Amino acid sequence: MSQSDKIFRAMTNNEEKYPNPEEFKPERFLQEDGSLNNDRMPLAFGWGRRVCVGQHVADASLWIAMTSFLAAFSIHNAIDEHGKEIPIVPKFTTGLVVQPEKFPCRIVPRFSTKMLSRMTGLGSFV
Ligand code: HEM
Repeated sequence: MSQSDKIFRAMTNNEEKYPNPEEFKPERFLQEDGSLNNDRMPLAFGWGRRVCVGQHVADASLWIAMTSFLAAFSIHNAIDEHGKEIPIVPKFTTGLVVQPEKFPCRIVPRFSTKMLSRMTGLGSFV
């Protein structure tokens, strides 16, 4: 493990700040009323003199992309050939940036095709 890996690991696994740090708990970053707390976990963008100058563009773009996607579509378990839901077994990659491994799922539009076209400005959804 490199020195920077060790530093990141120590910062993101601080038991006092993040109890059970290995557990996937996005609600760590929420207040009781459901709004975001002030912990922005800005590690991904570096810090100090060389901090990422695009962090606000990146942050806002991801927020817009994710919230727009969730407003227009819902995500469900995939269905097998017998019509039964395929359970999701959460698996994650290892390394400095941990991410979920690919899993089958079903993405369902929340609105009619016509409405989605109007909402997104895109021509047609097949
Ligand atoms: C999720 C997306 C992004 C991540 C995770 C990210 C992360 C980083 C990191 C870790 C650094 C290095 C900080 C250091 O050396 O200590 C960096 C530098 C930089 N980033 Fe980003 N970045 C992202 C998006 C962007 C975008 C969208 C732009 C431009 C619009 C951008 C422009 C830059 C520039 C110009 C630097 C060099 C800053 C300097 O050395 O003075 N980044 N970024």
